[in-house]
Amino acid sequence: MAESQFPLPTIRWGIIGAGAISAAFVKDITLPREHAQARHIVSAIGTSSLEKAKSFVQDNIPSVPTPHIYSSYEGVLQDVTVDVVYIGTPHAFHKKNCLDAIAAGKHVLCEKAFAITAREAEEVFAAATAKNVYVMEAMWTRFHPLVQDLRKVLFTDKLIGDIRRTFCDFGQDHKLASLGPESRLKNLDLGAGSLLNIGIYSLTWGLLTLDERIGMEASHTEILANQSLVDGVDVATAILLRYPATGRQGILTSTSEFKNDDAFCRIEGTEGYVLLSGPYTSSPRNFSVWRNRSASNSSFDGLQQSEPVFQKGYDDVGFGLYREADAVALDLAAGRRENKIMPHAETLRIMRMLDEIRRQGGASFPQDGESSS
Ligand SMILES: NC(=O)C1=CN([C@@H]2O[C@H](COP(=O)(O)OP(=O)(O)OC[C@H]3O[C@@H](n4cnc5c(N)ncnc54)[C@H](OP(=O)(O)O)[C@@H]3O)[C@@H](O)[C@H]2O)C=CC1
Ligand SMILES: O=C1OC[C@@H](O)[C@H](O)[C@H]1O
Repeated sequence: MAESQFPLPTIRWGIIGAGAISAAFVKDITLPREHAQARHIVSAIGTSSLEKAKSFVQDNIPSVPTPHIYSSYEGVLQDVTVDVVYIGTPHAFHKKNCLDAIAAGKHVLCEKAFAITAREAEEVFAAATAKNVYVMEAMWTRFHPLVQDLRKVLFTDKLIGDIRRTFCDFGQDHKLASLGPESRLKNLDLGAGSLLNIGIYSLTWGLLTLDERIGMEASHTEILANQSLVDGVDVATAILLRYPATGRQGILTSTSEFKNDDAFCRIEGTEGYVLLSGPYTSSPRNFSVWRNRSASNSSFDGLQQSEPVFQKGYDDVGFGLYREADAVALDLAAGRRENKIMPHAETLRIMRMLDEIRRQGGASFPQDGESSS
C-alpha cells in the first residue's frame, strides 16, 4: 500500500448498534486500500449485550486492536477515546442516539434516513450547532466518484442537452410476510417502510440529476406521491417530482416487494440520455451516455447510437462506506462542522420531502404529531 507523503487525519470511531450496516461500516473503514484519505480506528462498540459485541468484533474486525466494548450505548458516549459516533440503529432511534451523542460532546455520523420527521432532524441540528459538534447524515452514495463525474456530464459538459426527466427505482424483495414484528423493515415503531429505507435513494438520484444545486440553493420542487400500505407500512412508494421553473420531472419509486433491475436510473435530455447501473440503487457501478443521432438539431427522434458516446465503470473495495468516513475525517481535520456534499440543509430538505410524500401517501409514524422534546 502506497504511504501518503503527509500524515493522514486519524479519527477514532465509537459504534452504536451492532447490526448489519454497522458491520459493513467497520469492515470498510478498516480495509487496507489505495489512496485512503484518512486513518480510521474503531475505538469502541456499544450494543445490547457483551456477547453480541464480542462476536461483532470477531466477525468483522478480528485483526485490528480490540475496541472497547460496552453493553450500553452510554459506554461509547463516555469513552474518551471516541471522537465520532457512528449510529447504525433503526430510523426511530436516530434522534435520541444523535441527541445523546451530541450532549456527550461527540461528533456524529448517523445512518439514513436521518430521522423519522423533519422536525426531529431540525432538533438534532439545532443541538449540534449549540454544542459546536459535527453531524452528518450517512448518505454514502453521494460520496461515490460516479456522482461527481455524472454531474459534470449533465451540468458542465451538458452531453445530453437540457435535462427533462429522471426515472429511478429502488426495489428489494424483503419477503415481509416471513419477517417477525421485531424487524425494522416491518415495525412502524422502528420507522419501517420502503420510502425511508430505500426510496430515499431514488429521491436522491432525482435531486442530484435534475438540479445542479443542493441544500439552500436548490430549486423549488412540487411533489405528487402515492403509497401502497400493508398494516400501515409502505411496501411501495411512487413520487412525481416537478420543477416548475423548468418543467423537469422525476419519476422516483421504491418497493420492498421486488428487486429492481441493475439499470436503476435513466436520465433523459433533449439530446440523449444517461443510464446508471449497479447491484443496488445505492451502489452505482457504471454509467453510460447515449446521444440522439439527430443531436445536432436537438430533436428527440428515438434513434439512438448503437454505442454510448461515453461510459465509465467503477471498481470498489468493500461496500464503499469508507468514502463518507474519509469525508468526516477531512472535515474534522479542517475544523468544519458540516459537510459540503451532505450539508444540514440538504438533509432537512429531504426530510421535509419525505414528510410530504408520507402525508400524501398515507404512511404515518407515531412521531408525526410530536412536538420537539
Ligand atoms: N448505508 C447503507 O447502505 C445501509 C444503511 N442502513 C441503515 O442503517 C440503519 C440500521 O439498519 P440495519 O443495520 O439494516 O439494521 P439491523 O436491524 O441489522 O441493526 C440495527 C441495530 O440497531 C440496534 N437496535 C437498538 N434497538 C433496536 C430495536 N428495538 N430493534 C432492533 N434493533 C435495535 C441493534 O443493535 P444492538 O443490539 O447491538 O444494540 C441492531 O443490531 C437504518 O437506518 C438503515 O436505513 C441499512 C442498510 C444499508
Ligand atoms: O440503505 C440501504 O441500502 C442498501 C439496502 O440493502 C438496505 O436495505 C438499505 O437500508
